Amino acid sequence: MKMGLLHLIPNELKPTDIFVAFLFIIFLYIFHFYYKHFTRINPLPGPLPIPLIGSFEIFKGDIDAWFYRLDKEYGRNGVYELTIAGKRQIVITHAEHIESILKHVTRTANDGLLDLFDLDNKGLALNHDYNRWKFNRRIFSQAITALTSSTYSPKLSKIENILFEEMSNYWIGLKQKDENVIIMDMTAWARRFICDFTSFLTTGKRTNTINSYYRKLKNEVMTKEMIGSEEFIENIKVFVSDNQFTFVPKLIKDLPFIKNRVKSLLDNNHFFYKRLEEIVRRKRKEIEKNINSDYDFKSKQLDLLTSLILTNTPYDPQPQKNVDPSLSRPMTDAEIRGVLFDAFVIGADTTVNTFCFVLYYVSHNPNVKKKLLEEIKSVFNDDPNKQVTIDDLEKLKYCEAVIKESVRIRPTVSLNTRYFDQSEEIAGYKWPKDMIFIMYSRGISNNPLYFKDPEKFIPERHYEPQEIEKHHNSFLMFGKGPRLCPGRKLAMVELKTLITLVYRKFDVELVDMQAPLNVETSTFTFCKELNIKLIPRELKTNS
Ligand code: HEM
Repeated sequence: MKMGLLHLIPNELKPTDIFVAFLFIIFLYIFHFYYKHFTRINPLPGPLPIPLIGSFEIFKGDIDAWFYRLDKEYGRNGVYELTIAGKRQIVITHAEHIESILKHVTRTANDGLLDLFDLDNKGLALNHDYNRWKFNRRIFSQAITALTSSTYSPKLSKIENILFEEMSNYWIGLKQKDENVIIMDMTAWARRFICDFTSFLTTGKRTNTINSYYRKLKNEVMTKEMIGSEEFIENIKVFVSDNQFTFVPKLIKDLPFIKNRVKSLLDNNHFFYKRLEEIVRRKRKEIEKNINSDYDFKSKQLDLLTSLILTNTPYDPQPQKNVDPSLSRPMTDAEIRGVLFDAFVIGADTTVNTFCFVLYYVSHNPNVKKKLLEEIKSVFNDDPNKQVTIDDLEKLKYCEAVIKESVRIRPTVSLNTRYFDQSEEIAGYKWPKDMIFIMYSRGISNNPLYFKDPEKFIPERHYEPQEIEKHHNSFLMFGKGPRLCPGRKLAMVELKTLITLVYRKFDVELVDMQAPLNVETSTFTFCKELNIKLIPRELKTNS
């Protein structure tokens, strides 16, 4: 049969003929692509797409800067369109259109490389498999809620106090003898602090990354374990900055300028997964030992990982009644690794970046700084060494408003997506199924339609619900609907504690007041560097 077909190919076929045929196929493809584009359903304004790729901007540094430009150019009517990684996506820039989008459960289309990265059915944030997401979500939410419960949270704030004490001593150790000021990149320190803290919360053990970083800066000898801690931080950083490559269409993943980036991200993730799996295995062994020694799990305050491992086992400290049988089995190691990945990558990095944005905006707004310091002074009776407790945090209303205002101006999650597996009417158009909607949070929360003088940093506006409620979806710091951030309460505890501890002990100034925020967005926005001057308060009052 094959021979039968081969005789159809002319014998004297020349390389130029093959080249012409190749060009013809490309021409047909481009013609078909643009024919489909110009005859598409509900055409909206937006940049003209490039076949296969959509737009090169997605592979460049700061995707959010591009969205911000597009918002001004095309977003005036609340909706425009884009082609990203070969797929048409509808961008929503007005709060009025997002209520019915947020109720959808699926976040991505899963036609990129999520399966190659083993993220399509693991964890929560990128999990495309509804049943597996639901299973993980229930167990993760239950475990994380226990951490912020009234019984566990005192332990949580105690740990943050201890870690901060250690970190601030390292900072003092970096101070030159005859100087009052410590100059440092706060992003690097905050990333390690939150990583150590997250590690303690999740595993009961620290990663010792703040200690390793101090030694690195001091050029001291580093043990194998310390080098490992630094690699752990690097793994998180690489995924945060390059994760847009998980959405590249399979068809173009081997193109020269994409192949290497995909490969290095894959290597990075596989290395990181192995480390997380090792953490799970070690914890299982520890638990098995405790089971054999009749340890009473029910009476103990458990770390997140122990809760995840014990859920739906005979040792489950909070057994749930009447649970759908498909949700009542224990988690496998690979599933636990998936949610740990979310805690370390999504949870930790959003918190770090929000913290850095707070320092930046507070430094640029002296009146805000004054009010924040007054609140901290009054809650802690001017005692810089008093332990920060959960009760204290409840009283820090202005601090909470400062955090919210920083996120309003600079959301860490500025692009929030939903994939529709059924047809729906959005923004006045009837859409077929299999569409992706991107809610551009930064555009919405910086739009004068919803916030008076949106470019101004005014924490007080979060005291006045009518300001926010010009539209109730104009500021969604933690999202909304079934995919709402499960770590929101924990994030607020972490942030308020860290802000208080830093400002109580140090005056914070930016090294360069003229420099803009040094950020980049992959699918969420991260601070690349924040150079600050720390002046120990005791030295300030003595001088
Ligand atoms: C200031 C810090 C944080 C911000 C601004 C933030 C914001 C968000 C936002 C906007 C979403 C998307 C919600 C939606 O689609 O409706 C999200 C999802 C998520 N967040 Fe957070 N988050 C923060 C901290 C945390 C922490 C501390 C954790 C856990 C340790 C966490 C874990 C997650 C997870 C697992 C998801 C995915 C949920 C799902 O898809 O079901 N986040 N976060």
